[in-house]
Amino acid sequence: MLSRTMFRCGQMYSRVFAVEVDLLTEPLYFTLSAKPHILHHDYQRFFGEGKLFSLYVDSDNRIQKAQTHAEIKTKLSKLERDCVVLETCSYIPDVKNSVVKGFCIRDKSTPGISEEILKTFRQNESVCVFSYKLDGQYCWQELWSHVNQTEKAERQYITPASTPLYHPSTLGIRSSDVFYSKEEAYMVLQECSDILPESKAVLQLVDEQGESSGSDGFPVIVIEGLDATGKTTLTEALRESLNATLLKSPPQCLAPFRQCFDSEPPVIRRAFYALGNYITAAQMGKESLKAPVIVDRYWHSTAAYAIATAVSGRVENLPRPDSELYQWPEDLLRPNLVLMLNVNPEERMRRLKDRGQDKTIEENELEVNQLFRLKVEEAYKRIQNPSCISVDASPSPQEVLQQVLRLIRNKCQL
Ligand SMILES: Nc1ncnc2c1ncn2[C@@H]1O[C@H](COP(=O)(O)OP(=O)(O)OP(=O)(O)O)[C@@H](O)[C@H]1O
Ligand SMILES: Nc1ccn([C@@H]2O[C@H](COP(=O)(O)O)[C@@H](O)[C@H]2O)c(=O)n1
Repeated sequence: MLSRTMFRCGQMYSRVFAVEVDLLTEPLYFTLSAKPHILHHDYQRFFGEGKLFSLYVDSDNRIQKAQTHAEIKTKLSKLERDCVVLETCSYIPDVKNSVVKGFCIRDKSTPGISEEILKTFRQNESVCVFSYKLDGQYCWQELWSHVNQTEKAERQYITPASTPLYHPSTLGIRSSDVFYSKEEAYMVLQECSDILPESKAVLQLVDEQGESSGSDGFPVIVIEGLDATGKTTLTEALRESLNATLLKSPPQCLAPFRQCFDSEPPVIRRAFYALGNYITAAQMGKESLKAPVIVDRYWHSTAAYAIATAVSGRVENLPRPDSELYQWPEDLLRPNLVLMLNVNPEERMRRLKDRGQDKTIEENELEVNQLFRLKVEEAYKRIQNPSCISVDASPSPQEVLQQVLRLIRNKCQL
């Protein structure tokens, strides 16, 4: 978890390393020092079990870094038999965007099966692999990749660090998982246009839509909620009842590219959805001059899913409710009303089963991972300006529609 870049910058001793040992507990935090440090029992146990390696990608090119990280993740997911792969990160306390994500592998197999995979990363200069040795009460880390016979790996001693005020995964969200301006998201797709030709086509569609004009016309109402909470059913009914225009984010013109971007690493995937909101915003501006506009998903979906995925572990690890990360982007058209449909998990599962369509990886996550669902729901509630109003979507479609029509008439004078 320590790179040549970090060596050059003299940053290695100011970094804190966090290993997500178990999703329900605090990560294990440590720093590195030149001098040996006596470790207490928890740390000795962690570093002493089986062979331990850590690795991460060291590159100034964020696209290459994200793609290599994703490739490593895929390869490591194939490790079975006596191998455990844990998520790690390192960061400089209180320094935003200092987070570097990586992995830690504990291998109890003989002969060590993980080493075969780790050796394949040796060809890639940007992948740094470290190994750990426990000697009595001391433990040190040394570079494992790119060390030849004559070179002697330098040791850095493991030194416990205290728990930070904010969970480290919250430090790297801005401009990597959530984009707070069109320009930030646009730049990501520009940076990957050589390796991902679909980016050029998406950018062209963004350019063609132009800027969204502020809407002084009819109200714009966004319907949000997890999958299968009834958004499609309700938005179509609202279109009929209010004689409204129905829009979606991502917009229809991005549908041919969605599958491609869904299989890209988070930074690229999130930039795609962020740009989708700007295209929809431009359509909202135009359409709201003619009729009320109903929108199926918008910024709340983009930010809530992204934050919940980026933050590991428990709901308590989410950015605090007053965090700037929940603020609406200044340059994105604000709707007049955002309603969030809520149904209990059992009813949602029943609706999902009845529908039986293909699901995205994230939708599958929602089903299997209760922690993830709780984080998405909580992040939705924390987003500000505008925040969303919760609607109980468990009654019949007709009752939900009537409830929502009352709310719209109340709040938007329609
Ligand atoms: N109020 C309701 N009561 C019972 N079933 C409902 C209700 N609303 C929708 N459904 C059913 O639940 C399933 C999911 O509904 P729908 O497709 O509208 O959800 P969605 O939120 O748009 O999902 P997604 O985001 O995954 O597209 C459908 O089979 C639909 O007929
Ligand atoms: N404005 C949006 C809309 C969607 N997403 C992402 O898509 C997934 C859910 O969309 P469905 O159309 O399949 O319901 C979800 O994983 C979101 O991450 C988004 O980011 N922004």
